[in-house]
Amino acid sequence: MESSLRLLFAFSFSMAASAIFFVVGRLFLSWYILPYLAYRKLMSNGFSGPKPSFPMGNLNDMKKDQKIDSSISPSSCLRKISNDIHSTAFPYFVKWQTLFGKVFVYWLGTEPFLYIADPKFLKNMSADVKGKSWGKPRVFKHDREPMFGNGLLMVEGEDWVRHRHTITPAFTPANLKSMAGLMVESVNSMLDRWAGLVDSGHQEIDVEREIISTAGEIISRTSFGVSHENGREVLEKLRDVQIALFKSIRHVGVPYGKLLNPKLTLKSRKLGSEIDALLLSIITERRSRPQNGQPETDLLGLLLARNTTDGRPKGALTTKELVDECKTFFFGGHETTALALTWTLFQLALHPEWQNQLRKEISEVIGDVKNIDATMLVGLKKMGWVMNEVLRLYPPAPNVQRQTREDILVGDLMIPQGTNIWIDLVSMHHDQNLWGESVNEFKPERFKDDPLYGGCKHKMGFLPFGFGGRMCVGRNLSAMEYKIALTLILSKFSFTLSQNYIHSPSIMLSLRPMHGLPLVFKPL
Ligand code: HEM
Repeated sequence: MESSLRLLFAFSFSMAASAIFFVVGRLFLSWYILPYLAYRKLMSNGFSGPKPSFPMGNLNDMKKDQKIDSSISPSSCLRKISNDIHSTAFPYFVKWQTLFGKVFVYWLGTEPFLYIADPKFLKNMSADVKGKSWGKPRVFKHDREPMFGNGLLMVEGEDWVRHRHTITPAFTPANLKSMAGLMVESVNSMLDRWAGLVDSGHQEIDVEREIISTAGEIISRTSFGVSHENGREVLEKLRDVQIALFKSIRHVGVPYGKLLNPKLTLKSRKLGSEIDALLLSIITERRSRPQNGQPETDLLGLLLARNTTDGRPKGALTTKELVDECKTFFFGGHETTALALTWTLFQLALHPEWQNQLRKEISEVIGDVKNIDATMLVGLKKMGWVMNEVLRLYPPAPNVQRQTREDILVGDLMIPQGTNIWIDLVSMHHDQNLWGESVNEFKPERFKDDPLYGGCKHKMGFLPFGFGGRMCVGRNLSAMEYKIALTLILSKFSFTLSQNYIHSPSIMLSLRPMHGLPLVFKPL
C-alpha cells in the first residue's frame, strides 16, 4: 500500500515536473530562442542595430533618450518653435540612424523590428508584395484589440480583400458628396460656439479638443447615421482606451508586460467590451429600422446591406467583424483628419500670409461660403498644397507597421517571413537628402509644380496615407472634410498662436500637440 502510494506520488511529481519543464521550455523557446534566431537571421543577412537586452529589448534605451525638458514653459517655447520634430519625438531613432544607417534592427521587448527610413529600400521591399500578402505585427494586433479589433486596419489575407471590397463603395465620389451638407452643419455649429466665446471675451480657444470633438460628430453622423450624443459615448471610451494603451506602451513586446500594468490592462479590456456592446446596439437599432425601399449608402448601411440576419450572403461580414469595422472607423475616421486640421491651424497661426492667400483663393473659387458645394473643393489648389505640406511636417499617422508573411528578397538581402517592420514616415518626411535645405520650413509652394510628391527626390519619401494596396481608404473623405472645415474657419476668423502654447508634438498612436493648441481668435 505504502509502496503504491510512493509510486503514485513519484508519478504525480514527475508529471508535474515534466509539465513545468514543458511550459518553461515553451516560454523560453517563444520569448528567447525564436526571436533570437529571427534576429540572427537578419544579422547574418547584413542588417545591424543596437544591442538588445532580455526581456526589455531596446525599450530602456528609448525611454532614456526620450528626456522631457522640464524647464519648458509657454514663453520659452514660443521663442524656439521648430518643425524639426524627428529629433524631439524620436531621439533614439536619430541616434541609431547615425550609428547604423536608415535601415537597422531594434527590439521592442522580445520582438525584433526592421526599422526603415530609406524610400529606395522600401520601394524594393514592397514592389512585389500585394496588399493581401502583408501582415500586421502580432504584438500590436493583440495590444490594440480593444480599439481596432480585427477591422480593416488589422485584418489580413483573403479576409482583408473581403473587408476592403465591402467598405470601398462607401467612399465613392457620389457618396462623399452626399456627406458634405452634414459636414458643413457640424463645422458651423462649432464656429457658432467659437463666435459666442469670442463675443463673451474668451478669445483664446483650445482648438485641438474642439476639432477632435467636431470630427467625431461628423464621422458619427456621416458614416453611422447616429446622433452626436450616441456617437460621443463610443468616442469617449475609445479615447480612454487610447490613453490606457499609451500609458502601457513602455512594456510593449515584453512577455507578460501587461501583468506589469494590471489596472490599465483590465481597464482597456473593460472599455473594449463596453465599446463592443455600444456598437452592437447601434447595429441592432439600424437593422430594425424600416428601410422605405431606399438603399442606405453610408458606411454602416453598406456593411449591413451585405449582412442580413437571415442567412448571410457569401462574403458578408459576421457580427463580430461588423463591430470591429465600426470600431476601426469610429476611431480612424475622425482623429487623423482632426489632427491634420489642428496642425494646419498651428502653421497658419505662424504664417498669417498663408491665411490671407487661402482666404483670397476661397473667395475666388467658392465665393459665398453659404453656398459651399463638394464639387467646388477641387478648385482649392493652394489649400491642397497647404494640406500636403502639413501632412509632410506633422503626419498624423507617424509610422506604418507591417509583418512579412513570406520571405522577401531586397537585392541580396533576405527579410525572413515573420519579420516585424517599422516604417518611419516622420524621418522620411524630414530627410534633408530628399527635400533639400528647406526641409524643416513650412513651404506649401513646394507642391505647386509637383502636387503629389512636393518635389521629393523619391516617390516613396512622402507617404502620409501609407502605400500600395493598403493605402488609406478614407483619404478622399478626409480631404473633403479638411477643405470644408478650413474654408469655413478662414472665412469667419483670423487667428494667432496663444502665449500659452507649448510646442510638444508627441506620439499617442497618432502625432498630436501634447498640451493642446490654444489660439487667439478675431472675428472677420
Ligand atoms: C489626414 C487623415 C488621414 C491620415 C493621415 C491617414 C493615414 C493612414 C495611413 C498612413 C494608413 C496606412 C496604415 C497601414 O498601412 O498600416 C491608413 C490606413 C487606413 N485608414 Fe487612414 N488616414 C486618414 C484618414 C482616414 C479616414 C477619414 C478614415 C476613415 C473614414 C481612415 C481609415 C483608414 C483605414 C480603415 C485604413 C486601413 C486600410 C487598409 O489597411 O486597407 N483614414 N490611414
